[in-house]
Amino acid sequence: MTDTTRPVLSFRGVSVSKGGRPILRDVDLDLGERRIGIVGRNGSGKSTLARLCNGIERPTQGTVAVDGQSDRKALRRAVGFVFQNPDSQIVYPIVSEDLEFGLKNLGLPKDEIRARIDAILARFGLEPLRDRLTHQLSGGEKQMVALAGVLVMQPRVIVLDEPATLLDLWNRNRLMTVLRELDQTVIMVSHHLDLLDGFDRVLHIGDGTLLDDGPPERVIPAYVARETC
Ligand SMILES: Nc1ncnc2c1ncn2[C@@H]1O[C@H](COP(=O)(O)OP(=O)(O)OP(=O)(O)O)[C@@H](O)[C@H]1O
Repeated sequence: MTDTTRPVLSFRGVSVSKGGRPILRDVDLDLGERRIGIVGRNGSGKSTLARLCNGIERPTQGTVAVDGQSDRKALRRAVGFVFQNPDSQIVYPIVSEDLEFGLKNLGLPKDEIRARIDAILARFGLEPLRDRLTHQLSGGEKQMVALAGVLVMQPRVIVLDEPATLLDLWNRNRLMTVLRELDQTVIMVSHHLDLLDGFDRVLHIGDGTLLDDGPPERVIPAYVARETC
């Protein structure tokens, strides 16, 4: 059920074409639940749908809006995006500098920046990485730092595109615990269906459209059955 205090991401008549090929066709959606998963085959358009949520990707036709605001700035402010590949996200050579970057852009006072970074590093057990060179981090460490870099901005919605691909079991469990505890709306693309346990809603994307949309208890078994030869 949609919570009226939650931001609602609305897609109206959204189509995306790439290289002359339709990727998404005339999608209408209202996303207002706390936990939303996106599943579908490779190349089905899941990342495209996810990227539309925060304006990294723009529709070829139609509009994407958060609480009625469709300008890119509003989308970027409200919706944080965690990339599948953390190298797409980590910009600065030192972990702490990377975490500071967006907060400085927001014009926050120094002590608040420090407090937010301390809190996020503690929450993930990432304090030992604070002064490390980002290019020397392991893939999983980078993935955790990239997620921390988004959470530290305290966006109202967090979109994650396959966030656990590089993580070991320990960090994967830690990621899931942190995500479970977040108050924010979480929208997650995942091929790992177990990560969607307890979600409120799952979208199955295929053939450029929504093939299914509903509670995971129904959508996931139907998806698995459909994809099993
Ligand atoms: N610039 C581009 N030009 C042409 N086609 C593109 C371009 N960018 C992406 N595509 C195609 O768009 C389709 C959808 O890509 P998208 O990354 O959204 O899929 P996905 O469902 O996230 O896939 P995966 O599960 O493999 O990550 C793919 O077939 C991809 O090859």
